[in-house]
Amino acid sequence: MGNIQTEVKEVKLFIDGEYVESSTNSTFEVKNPATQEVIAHVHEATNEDVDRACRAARRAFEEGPWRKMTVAERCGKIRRMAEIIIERKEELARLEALDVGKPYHVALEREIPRAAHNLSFFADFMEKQGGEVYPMEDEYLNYTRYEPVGVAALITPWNLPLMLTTWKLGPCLATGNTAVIKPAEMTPLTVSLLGEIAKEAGIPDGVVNVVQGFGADSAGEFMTTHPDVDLISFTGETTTGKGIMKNGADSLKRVSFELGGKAANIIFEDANLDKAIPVSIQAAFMNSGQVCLAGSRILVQRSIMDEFVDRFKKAASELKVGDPQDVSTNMGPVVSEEHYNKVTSYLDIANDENSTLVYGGKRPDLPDYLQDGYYLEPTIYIQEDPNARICQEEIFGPVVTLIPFDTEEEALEIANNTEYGLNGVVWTDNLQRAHRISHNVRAGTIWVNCWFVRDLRAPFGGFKKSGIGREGGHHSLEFFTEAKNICIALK
Ligand SMILES: NC(=O)C1=CN([C@@H]2O[C@H](COP(=O)(O)OP(=O)(O)OC[C@H]3O[C@@H](n4cnc5c(N)ncnc54)[C@H](O)[C@@H]3O)[C@@H](O)[C@H]2O)C=CC1
Ligand SMILES: O=C(O)/C=C/C=C(\O)C(=O)O
Repeated sequence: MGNIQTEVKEVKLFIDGEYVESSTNSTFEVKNPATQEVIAHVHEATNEDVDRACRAARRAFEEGPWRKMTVAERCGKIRRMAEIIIERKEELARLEALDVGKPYHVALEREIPRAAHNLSFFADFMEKQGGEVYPMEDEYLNYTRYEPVGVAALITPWNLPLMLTTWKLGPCLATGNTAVIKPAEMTPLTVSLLGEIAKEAGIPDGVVNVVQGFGADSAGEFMTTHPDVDLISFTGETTTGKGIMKNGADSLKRVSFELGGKAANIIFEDANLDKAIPVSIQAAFMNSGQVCLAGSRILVQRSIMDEFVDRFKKAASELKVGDPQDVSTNMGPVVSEEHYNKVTSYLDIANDENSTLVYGGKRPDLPDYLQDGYYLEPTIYIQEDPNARICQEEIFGPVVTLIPFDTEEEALEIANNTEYGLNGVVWTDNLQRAHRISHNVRAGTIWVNCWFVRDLRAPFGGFKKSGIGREGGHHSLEFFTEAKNICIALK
């Protein structure tokens, strides 16, 4: 049975500083995607539980010390949360690998440190904020305060559970709001621990609450319709975002959405392929392709297509697919049976659309104990028609499509031929072209000769159906605050 952890956990709700059972004691199962073994029984929050969590968060906001304490004191506690995450990084990485199926070493080296950094970054950033002053000659003086909004619903997906939750929690807390968090139902383990981490860091009860459950007619929907929730920060599918917006509309909740993507990764003939190929492999297959920023459409200039295909295929064949807990594994399974069925349905679609299979397309050979896991080989197609479904729809799995192009204009047209606009990538040694492409691809982030390099001060979010609003740096602070202007007569 390999080295996969098999202890079954009981995951409770964290409400008002305590771990509690669901009011009906009903639970749902979470499975290890590498083996299908049950790894957790999770308490599903009822409407009553969500109500308790939201009311606790409201009380902590209105009556508790959190928003009134000095910024230095508040941010000190948030930094302490970050330290605890680092102190517990092996445990958290192991749980993330168990829950999501991602390689342990990727969680350990990349995602858990980033989860901690999300908190410490916003604590530091908040402490450095100055104010705004608008003098009106000697007669009046305006100054502007940024005050917390209230109770935030933070709803996150399963692909990067702790990392994407702290990306919201950091600015939410630093600005003095309180939070009700709901991780994805498939991956509750690490986010559940944020309750005890917050408590140990000295965050007052009620400031951080974690409820568990599903979306529609479950915890997610109960949160987004709850009268005590003032704002919703959501990362997930575009269709879910639409539903949440409708549900939040009656009580005019403020929303920030990070939604799906279908990024173009454009490889020009003057690109340095020694760099472009390994990074494009990462962009296609990191986290089994379950990354909203994935470079899932690789646009390759026709003059270098043959060379690119040969080298890209060879690099994909060298990825070790296997046990997420094994340090030599590059790629694990996809997250669930339902998702596996969705991802593999695109193999038939690709076939029906006359795509050329270059590599993969089947289950890899694996040891017996992984036979039930939701594994798919890294899969590469060539498709000439940019309107084909595999070029248009977010597969969110280890399936990448190579699309040839001849000219820069054509590359741009294909890159923008999508309803999404989260990010784009361009590989070229021509500086002018790099700028031209960057200016003309309609997406929130463009990486030139690199991918997924993040500076948390920079705006992050999507054009078109990839989102609403921006997070990162002052963009996050603005989302989580109300600006108040105070005008004082000086005479
Ligand atoms: N733009 C970005 O930054 C990111 C986007 N994503 C997108 O997320 C998707 C994969 O994540 P999933 O977990 O499948 O997304 P999802 O939209 O199904 O679920 C995300 C979260 O929303 C909750 N939810 C679902 N229905 C809800 C409802 N009606 N009301 C309130 N909450 C609800 C889920 O329980 C989960 O916690 C992909 O499409 C991916 O592109 C994922 C990560 C980052
Ligand atoms: O770096 C960030 O802040 C967010 C990254 C998000 C993804 O990669 C994702 O959700 O897939």
